Parts: sequence; structure tokens; C-alpha cells
Amino acid sequence: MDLFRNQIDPNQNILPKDGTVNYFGPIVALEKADFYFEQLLNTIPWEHDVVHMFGKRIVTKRKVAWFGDKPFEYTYSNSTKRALFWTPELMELKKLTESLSMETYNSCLLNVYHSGEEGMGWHSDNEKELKQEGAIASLSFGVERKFVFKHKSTKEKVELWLGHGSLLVMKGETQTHWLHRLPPTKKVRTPRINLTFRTIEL
Ligand SMILES: O=C(O)CCC(=O)C(=O)O
Ligand SMILES: [Fe+2]
Repeated sequence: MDLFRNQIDPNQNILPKDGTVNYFGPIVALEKADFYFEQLLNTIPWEHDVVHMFGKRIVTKRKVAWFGDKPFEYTYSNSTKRALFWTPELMELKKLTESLSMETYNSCLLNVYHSGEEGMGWHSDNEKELKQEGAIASLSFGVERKFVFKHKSTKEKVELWLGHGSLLVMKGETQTHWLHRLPPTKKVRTPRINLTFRTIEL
């Protein structure tokens, strides 16, 4: 179901139940989105992520970076990272995201997917360091990619496309009842950057 490719209504919950997800569509002008994309791609100290799966240590092709209000230590997929302090651009994006979503965040995980071969598998963002049922705001730059939710018990799926400069907000019980993933695709050959603003409680 490619429901939301053209239709964007930030007041509509795109989940049928057990959580709230709002898609705002593009929240910055195209030239500004291009600027952020280039700037982030070229200046963020990107590092490969390490995940532990089935007893194996896997180094992802996707690269990550982690920023916050304080040098938080955060365990993500079994590896511990220390947050860097906001760059001026990230601070700007954080403020814009906070005002549109009417929430606050104290940290941000960045991912760069160099091409469609890179994605992220099914997971929910429910690590113990995260505020329980705290909002997670996802900003995307670069090539449009499909994003999918799957209900943990009914297996119902909801798909949408995350465009250049767009904002998606997941809140309430979403992480408790739904998984999400960024499926790999052979059709995409250019990079995408994603920022997820979160609230850490330590
Ligand atoms: O790249 C995306 O849109 C998803 C990223 C994500 O789910 C995460 O960082 O937890
Ligand atoms: Fe996630």
C-alpha cells in the first residue's frame, strides 16, 4: 500500500491502532534541504556501526553518528557510544523539529545509507535509556526511501515514503506495539541521511 506518496496530513495518525505516527512531509525548502544534506554528508564524523546478531559481531555498511545535550553514553544494538555536542546545523534542525512536533529532545542518532543496498532491519526503539513512550522524530535528507511499520502481534503493515527534508514523528505506544524497518532496494543508488531525535533518561 503506497498510501501516503502524495497525500500528507500531519494531523492524521498513519497507524490504525496501538500508537501514533504523524508524517509532516517536507519541512524545509528544497534548497535548504540540499544544503543540510551536503553539509551533514561532508562534515559529520561518520563511523561504521557494530551490531551483535546471533552471537556474531557485524560491522554495518551504514554509518552512524550520535549527538546530544551532554556526552551521554548510549548502548545501541550492543555497542556503546558517547554523544558529541550539537553542531550549529543540528541545533537548528533540533529546534525546528521540536517546534513542529511540539516535543523536546536531548539527543540525536544519525544514519547514512550510501545506497539502496543499505537499510535497517526490523526493530523498535525501546532501549532502556530512552524515555518510556517518548516521542522520536525522524528527519530525512537525500533520496526518498520506503519505510515500513509492522504490528508485533497482528503483523499488520503500514508503508510510507520518507522524502527529502521530511519529518516523521513516532509517539505514544508506537515502540511497544510496532516494529519498523528501512528495506534495502536495488532501485536506489544514491545516499540518504536520517536523523532520529530522541530523549535519553539516565
Ligand atoms: O533511517 C530511517 O528512516 C530509520 C532509522 C531508525 O529506525 C533508527 O535509527 O532507529
Ligand atoms: Fe528506529
